[in-house]
Amino acid sequence: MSVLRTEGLCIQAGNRQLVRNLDWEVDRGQLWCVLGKNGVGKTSLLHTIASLLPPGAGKVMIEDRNIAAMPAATLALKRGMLMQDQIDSFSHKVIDTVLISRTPYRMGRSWDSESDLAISSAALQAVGLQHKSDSDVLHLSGGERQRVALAALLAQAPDLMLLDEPTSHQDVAQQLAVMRLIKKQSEAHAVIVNCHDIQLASRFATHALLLAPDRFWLGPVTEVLKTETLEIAFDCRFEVVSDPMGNRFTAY
Ligand SMILES: Nc1ncnc2c1ncn2[C@@H]1O[C@H](COP(=O)(O)OP(=O)(O)OP(=O)(O)O)[C@@H](O)[C@H]1O
Repeated sequence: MSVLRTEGLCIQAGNRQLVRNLDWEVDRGQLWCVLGKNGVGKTSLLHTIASLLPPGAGKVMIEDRNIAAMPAATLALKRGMLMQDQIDSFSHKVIDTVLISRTPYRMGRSWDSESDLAISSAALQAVGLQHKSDSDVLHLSGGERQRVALAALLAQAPDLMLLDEPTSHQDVAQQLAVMRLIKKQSEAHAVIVNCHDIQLASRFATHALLLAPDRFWLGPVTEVLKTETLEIAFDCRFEVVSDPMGNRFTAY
């Protein structure tokens, strides 16, 4: 039984069909990168899988259960999402921001347990921000704030992790650190990452879903990320150089 299965999934934005008839399975041990040009529907796809948007047609199943019929409390244990942007309206501590993601485990308890605190502290340490634990979340840099959101997802530890451009605010060293951390997570969780960086996808992903306006390609990353498919999807030319750390693609 796959962690995620979509059957005939269609996604609409107004009158526009973004994704048509997507049959897709994602399992533990797999790290999928979703790629495609701006506006093709990557975020809409993740939001639909997270049950934040209804599908135009078809089904999203997590462990063989349709998410449309899943209670919110169950869904919160099954899937979690790092959003493209984090918006904070009020001051609060970094550690409290991470602790909120332990809510699905509280089962009626209104306080944080020692275990919640230990798991949240470990998650902050994993993203290199334990020293910011007591800082005000409003005082973080964009890259730090994004990694706090990643820590919250680690602490939530859902079976299916959805990450919308998790490296978009990270410097080059942190991009690698974040992707290594995500790769590690994919050993025990099913992971889907929206990604604009073809090199990072080629290096870290096991599988790719490449979206184009009227079609898509999905499968093992080396079969999907090829000059022929990328040229159709992005509407520009590509050259590829084979590299043990993942094929390197240059757009021109
Ligand atoms: N609430 C909405 N109502 C109508 N159209 C929407 C809505 N949200 C998104 N869209 C449209 O759906 C399309 C897909 O948007 P989406 O954010 O999924 O693209 P994306 O592939 O994630 O883009 P990017 O790479 O720029 O983040 C876009 O054309 C967008 O304008």
